Parts: sequence; C-alpha cells; structure tokens
Amino acid sequence: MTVLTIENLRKTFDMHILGDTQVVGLDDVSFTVDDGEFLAIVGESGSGKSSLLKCIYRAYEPSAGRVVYHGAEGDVDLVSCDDREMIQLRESAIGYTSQFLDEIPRVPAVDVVARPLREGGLSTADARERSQELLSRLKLPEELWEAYPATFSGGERQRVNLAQAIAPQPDLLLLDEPTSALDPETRQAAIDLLREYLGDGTTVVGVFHNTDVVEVIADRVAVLDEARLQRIVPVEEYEGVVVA
Ligand SMILES: Nc1ncnc2c1ncn2[C@@H]1O[C@H](COP(=O)(O)OP(=O)(O)OP(=O)(O)O)[C@@H](O)[C@H]1O
Repeated sequence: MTVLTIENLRKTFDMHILGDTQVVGLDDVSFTVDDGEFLAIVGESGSGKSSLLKCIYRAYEPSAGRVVYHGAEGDVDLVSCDDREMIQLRESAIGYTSQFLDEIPRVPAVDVVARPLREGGLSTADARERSQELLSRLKLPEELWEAYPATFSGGERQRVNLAQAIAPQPDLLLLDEPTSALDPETRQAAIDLLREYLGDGTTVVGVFHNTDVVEVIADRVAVLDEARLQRIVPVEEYEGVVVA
C-alpha cells in the first residue's frame, strides 16, 4: 500500500536580497513511498534533500505539485489542506526531526523525550520509563537523563533528538540527518533501534550523508541532483558514494 505520493513537486526561493533572483530548491520531483518502507534520500550538498522533507512536512510551502498522504482517515494533500488538518496530522501521524535539537530551556533530557508520549496519552511515569529505555538504547549515559540538553555535546543532543522523534512511533517519520554527529558504535545502536523500535509500522523518509548507514537501513534510495530526482533504486542497486 502507498503511504505517500509526491507529484511534480517544486520549490523555489525568491532571493530579494540578491536582486530578485530565484533559487530552485526542488524541481519536478515525483515518487511514491510504500507502507513500512525505509526510503533514504541522498545527494550532494544543496541538491534539495532538506527542502524535500520540509515540503512534505509543510515547514516549506511548495511552489507547485502535490504531496498526498494516504492515511487511515483517507487521502490528504499536504500542500493544500488547511493548517488545522496539518497540525492534527503532525500530532497524530507525521513526525519530523532535523539534525538539531530544538531545546526547551530547563527541561531534562528524559522529559524532552517523554513529552510527545504524554501528549499522546501515556501517563507521566510510563512516558518517562519508555524514554529512559530509548535513551539507554542510544547509549546516553544515565547521569545525563535528568540533565538539561543545553549543556550536552552535539552527539548527546542528537541522541535526545532522535529518541524524541521515534518515541511516539508515528505512521510517517521524516528524519533529516539523524545520525550525523554520532560515533560509529552509537550510530550502530541508533540504526538497530530505528529498525527494531519502528519495525514495519512506521514508514520512514530519511536524509543521510553516510553511505554505510544507507546501505544497512534503507529499502530504497532516492538520489537528488541539482534539485531533481535523478533516480530511485532498491538499496541493493545503490552504489553511489555521498559526500556532504
Ligand atoms: N530557506 C531558504 N531560502 C533560500 N534558499 C534556500 C532555503 N532553503 C534551501 N535553499 C536553497 O535550496 C537549495 C537546496 O537546499 P537544501 O537545504 O534542500 O539542500 P540539501 O541537499 O539538504 O543540502 P545539505 O546536504 O547541505 O544540507 C540550495 O541551493 C539552498 O541554498
């Protein structure tokens, strides 16, 4: 079953500061994503990877095209649906995370991860227990669980960020470089957790620079080149080396 249909997606940026020139972030991108699939988005720096995720999540308003989410309640065009419907989908079905943690001042790491679980209806105790499990699996030292992420290293913050994103097990999860700051051992732990914890219940579209990660985690790979979808192939046929 198809979860996401992207049709002729285009995103341009009007750069008034550069004498009204136009930057093309995405150009005529079309593909579908199946239920439970892990699709990796790769491509050189500036090829449009983050713009694609942001357009799906409507953090960027696409300039043209359609992004249809085939959810439990029916099809929704994420480009044209009203804001309220989009917010509801973000709360219930579609997750997004960038590689940087949006810090909430003076909230301990364990509560940052527990928050979406509490909002989803879990008791505080259960939500905290689940978030401790996730942080433990991601090898965040236990003494940091009750500390504020503002003081954490880049890799420690990224673990909190990833745990927070996967905790509610959304139907569709958009991940932008979720493992970029992790050392190889922690990256492996993150990959194992993503696979196990999300299982087939979550469809993932994730931007990755690291070819090793792509090869072990993705089902298919979409290669962007200068704002266009160059090819989309099963991971076994993917041989590209991606450098940020
Ligand atoms: N908010 C914005 N305003 C203006 N231009 C933008 C904006 N966001 C992206 N762009 C431009 O769109 C193009 C694609 O950017 P995008 O960030 O999607 O690429 P990327 O493949 O994710 O790059 P990287 O791997 O470096 O993160 C680039 O030329 C970029 O400068």
